[in-house]
Amino acid sequence: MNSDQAWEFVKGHGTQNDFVILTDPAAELDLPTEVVAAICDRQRGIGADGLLRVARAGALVAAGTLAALPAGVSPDDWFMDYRNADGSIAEMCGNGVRVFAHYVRATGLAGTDEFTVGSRAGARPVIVHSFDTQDADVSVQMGPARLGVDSSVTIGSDLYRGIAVDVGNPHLACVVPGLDADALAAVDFGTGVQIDSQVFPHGTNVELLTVPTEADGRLHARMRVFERGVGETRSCGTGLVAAAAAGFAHRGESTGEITIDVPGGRVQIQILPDDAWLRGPSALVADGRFRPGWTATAIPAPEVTAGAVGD
Ligand SMILES: N[C@@H](CCC[C@H](N)C(=O)O)C(=O)O
Repeated sequence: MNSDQAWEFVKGHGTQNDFVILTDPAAELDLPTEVVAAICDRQRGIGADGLLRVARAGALVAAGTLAALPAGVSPDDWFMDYRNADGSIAEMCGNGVRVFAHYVRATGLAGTDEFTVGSRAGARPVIVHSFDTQDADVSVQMGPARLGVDSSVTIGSDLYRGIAVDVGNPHLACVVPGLDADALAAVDFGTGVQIDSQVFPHGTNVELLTVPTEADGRLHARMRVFERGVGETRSCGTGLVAAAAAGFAHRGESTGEITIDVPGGRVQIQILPDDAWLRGPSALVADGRFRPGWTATAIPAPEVTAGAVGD
């Protein structure tokens, strides 16, 4: 498919982590970094935290997008070719898989409620508990959340201590004693996050989690996240799994179930000895079509120069 054709898209979100979805079974779309960034730009494009290309895994290998099929992924599996809002590639996106599974099930591309979604981090089995053309409830088998070394992040003038967690993609999950809902809401991500590049040579996503507490016989916590390649988002599925694993470690536990509230909603996480599950809602909100040729002209954002008036 070339840039003269009108690409169709669907917009969706999982707990307000939002995505532009492009259906491209044979992996024919040309998606250079700057086009993805323009699509995801909230002023120049549609606006999204990320882009989900829906392609057959085998077609992505044939097109050279993937060097080989990731572990457990079959050529006929639907593959979530995920890109961050800045156009960069990430290994995995937990909320993206929930929305992706909803989309392929609701459109009939998947004919059953249980199937495998391919990702660069490997196969991610899903269960679509319920769905219609607009809403769904989806569980994703996320694989293990591997705890790594202790590290820290500076946000504004505050230092937060946390632990590296690998959920297929990198995370620094910080469980913050004394942080209540109001203090968490007041954290200012405006100047970004300063991480330790020795620990995270490829960057990382950063989560701040309140200490899990028991309510109605269930563990509960609140979280905010600053995503690599995006900025602050209202939810992050891999980040929720990473934070849950760190939350249990903070309690001296390695498994359990927890409900976590993020600015975009509520999800359930189950941490198992060598696996994890993420369950939550998905919403498909709009269908659209890019103007023919737009992707060819959508390149780069104009630079804003200070002091240009009267020059
Ligand atoms: N929002 C996603 C994570 C997307 C990838 C992340 N920004 C990265 O670069 O690793 C999720 O729901 O997991």
